[in-house]
Amino acid sequence: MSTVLETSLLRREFGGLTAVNDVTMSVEEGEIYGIVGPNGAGKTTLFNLIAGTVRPTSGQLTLFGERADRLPSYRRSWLGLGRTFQAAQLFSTHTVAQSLRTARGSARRGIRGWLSSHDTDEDRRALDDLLELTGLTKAADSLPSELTNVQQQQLAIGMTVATGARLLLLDEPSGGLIESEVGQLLDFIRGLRDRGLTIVVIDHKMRLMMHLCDRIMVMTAGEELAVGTPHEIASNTAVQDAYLGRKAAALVTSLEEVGHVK
Ligand SMILES: Nc1ncnc2c1ncn2[C@@H]1O[C@H](COP(=O)(O)OP(=O)(O)OP(=O)(O)O)[C@@H](O)[C@H]1O
Repeated sequence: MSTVLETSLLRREFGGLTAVNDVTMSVEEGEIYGIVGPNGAGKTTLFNLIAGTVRPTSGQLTLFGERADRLPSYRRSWLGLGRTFQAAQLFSTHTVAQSLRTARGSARRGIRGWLSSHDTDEDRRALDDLLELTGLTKAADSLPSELTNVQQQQLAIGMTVATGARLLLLDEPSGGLIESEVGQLLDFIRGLRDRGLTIVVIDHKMRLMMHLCDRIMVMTAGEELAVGTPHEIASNTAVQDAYLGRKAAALVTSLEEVGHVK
């Protein structure tokens, strides 16, 4: 197993505010790594630093063993980094299959990618694989507007994988999902990991995070408060104090649930 993402003393200041304060973390291949913390903790800024949309004030970032903190976003994509957002970004006039084909084609061959008449057998096999990975084989001819919210997230993530991403940054994937869809999302993300993808996920739904992640980093005020397995996080008094101080009953409930489950 190799390390696919490493940060060392990664820091970002905005004026007098330190949004990310010397964060050192590492994510192993095939891991589901969660980042949680209260509003303003610096989670999104950390994602932006990893994705390259925000420049670090200081510190280092390594992606797939390559120094990446000075690389533009598109070069990080070439290395295998992909990102999705809470509001799934989809082509409204493309079916599921066309969207996946376009995403794959854009990374491989430019605009010609969407022309099915040019598809080789390998292209067709790759599309079938992507449809299967996305869990949308039966919805291949549906437009995004005909999909459920969780299916739209699956498609957005599938399109990122289609571009060649092997490390996925998922930003609040459960946003906008109804409760019954959250379990489907959990199974879907686990399925991606089972296919060898590495996932770093931010989400406010603590129950989901505690059941989904192999390790979780808790951030407060730009800093790492704790990192560990859900069990370790559940029993960490600094985490409990920080969250209790903020009356985040949802986390405490989730921690207790995980304690009961295992
Ligand atoms: N472009 C910016 N300019 C100035 N301040 C910023 C900028 N981006 C983020 N911040 C500040 O940095 C801090 C961390 O914000 P960030 O969005 O990273 O937190 P977060 O943990 O993702 O919060 P949330 O859960 O609400 O999304 C906040 O105080 C925020 O106001």
